[in-house]
Amino acid sequence: MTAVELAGITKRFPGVVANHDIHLTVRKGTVHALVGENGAGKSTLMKILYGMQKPDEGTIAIDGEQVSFHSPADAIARGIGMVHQHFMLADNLTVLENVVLGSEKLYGIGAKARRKIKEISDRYGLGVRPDVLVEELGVAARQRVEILKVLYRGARTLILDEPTAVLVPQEVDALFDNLRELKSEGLSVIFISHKLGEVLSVADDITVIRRGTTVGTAVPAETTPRQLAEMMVGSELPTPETAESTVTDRPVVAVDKLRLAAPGGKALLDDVTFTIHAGEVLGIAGVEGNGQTELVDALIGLRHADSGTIRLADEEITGWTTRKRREQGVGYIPEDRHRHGLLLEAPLWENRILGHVTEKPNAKGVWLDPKAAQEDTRRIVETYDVRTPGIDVTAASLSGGNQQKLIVGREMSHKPRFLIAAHPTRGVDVGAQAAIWDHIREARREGLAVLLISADLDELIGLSDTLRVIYDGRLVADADPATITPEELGSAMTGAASGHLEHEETPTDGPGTEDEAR
Ligand SMILES: Nc1ncnc2c1ncn2[C@@H]1O[C@H](COP(=O)(O)OP(=O)(O)OP(=O)(O)O)[C@@H](O)[C@H]1O
Repeated sequence: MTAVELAGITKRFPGVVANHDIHLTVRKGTVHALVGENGAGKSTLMKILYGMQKPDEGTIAIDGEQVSFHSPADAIARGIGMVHQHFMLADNLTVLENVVLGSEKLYGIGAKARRKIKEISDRYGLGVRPDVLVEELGVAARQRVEILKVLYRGARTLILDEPTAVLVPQEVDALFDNLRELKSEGLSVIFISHKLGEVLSVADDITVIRRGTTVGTAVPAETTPRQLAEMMVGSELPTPETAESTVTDRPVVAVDKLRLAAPGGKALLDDVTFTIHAGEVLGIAGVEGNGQTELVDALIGLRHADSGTIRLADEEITGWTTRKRREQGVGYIPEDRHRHGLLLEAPLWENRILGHVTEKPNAKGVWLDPKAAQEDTRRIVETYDVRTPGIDVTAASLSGGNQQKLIVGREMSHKPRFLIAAHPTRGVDVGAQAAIWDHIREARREGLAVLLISADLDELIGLSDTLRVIYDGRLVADADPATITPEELGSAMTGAASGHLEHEETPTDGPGTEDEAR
């Protein structure tokens, strides 16, 4: 019983063959994982299946019947649903309003719709409450609303694009339980992920795409993450080096009693105090929405603190502009690469200048130096393995992971003293992730101080020298990256939310007073 069959799919863009003769068969009642390096062609294939793009060649069959989609509406009508990586819910509306929006014709907007939502929620164990405001929901609950929204529209095959990137381990387990419910009702799920351990645990079938074409399938029970990664890249992977500590006693960043309040007066950051030394990575763990965004904004100068101070080496920078901070050696990998990291419609080399207009090699004296910027963009593309036909294509035409590599390359190129890294490897494949970690570790050896925020707990634990937990705008607990497991850290993060800390409270005078070199 085949739910979806893609055969001989080819899609070309200027200078790139994004999909070349792809074959994919999704059985009914299964989770089918799609894996491959950044730029391999996964999103393009899914956009074709969802009617957002037209293939140049090849056929799509749903339930054995050949179809031709001209828009997502066509795909939805045939039971294809897509849950995007960036959630698309309106914060200030209720769950019910969000679900019915655009589909009022199905079950109206009142009692019938509410009943339907309840029915779907119960059937698949989604725990969705129709009348709460979306803004009150955490990330995992929003995701369940998104899933419900596509089921409400009659989806029988759901496409999930990196659904676990924003979840803590316990939430991942809950999502996988939901997927099992969907399967047991005969629905199918196409699951795109770079987390190969998860892929092996949840998928019934796996299709590997390399450089635009399907290179094989893997049987989850008989495959290791490493073997899967090797199929993706087509060669053996290097073994990661074990990293020794490089923490010094030289403070690079010292934040003291930082406070930032919302317009209504509610504290978004309160009494935040920490020191990061040269050669140290300070990891901040927390469920999304607990002050991480505000902390990053305050450090890079996008928002100014109401009280408290920020020092960079021996200068106080609390009142400095973003530009001055960057010029003085603060690097910034933003959380939302589309909003803060890139000009999507501008060519790669202009994106290389973004945020560093006055700095070398982009500027010579007071003038821009496009030649040098272009030259350096080529170097970044090479060094960071950004897969692109050239530096004149727009940032929008890069795959998500390759956009991320470009940003990381740009920021590291300015040799920052202090790097603010929010989810530095989000959407990046395992090989490129290891490469980015190596770049950060190498800079750390040379004295870089890093503030790391990441939803990837393996990354947080693996890269950090020191770990703190943030909850409701405060740093509430310490964790030792040498001994803590992702599950324990996940509990500490969510435990903080329920008021039960598994880890000791930190002394109120902060960690800056002691030498944390290990
Ligand atoms: N609109 C577009 N215009 C030009 N090139 C594009 C466009 N969309 C995708 N591409 C190119 O097609 C190729 C496949 O990209 P795609 O986004 O499908 O990769 P992916 O496997 O989803 O990668 P990632 O894991 O990084 O998300 C890439 O080389 C990309 O640059």
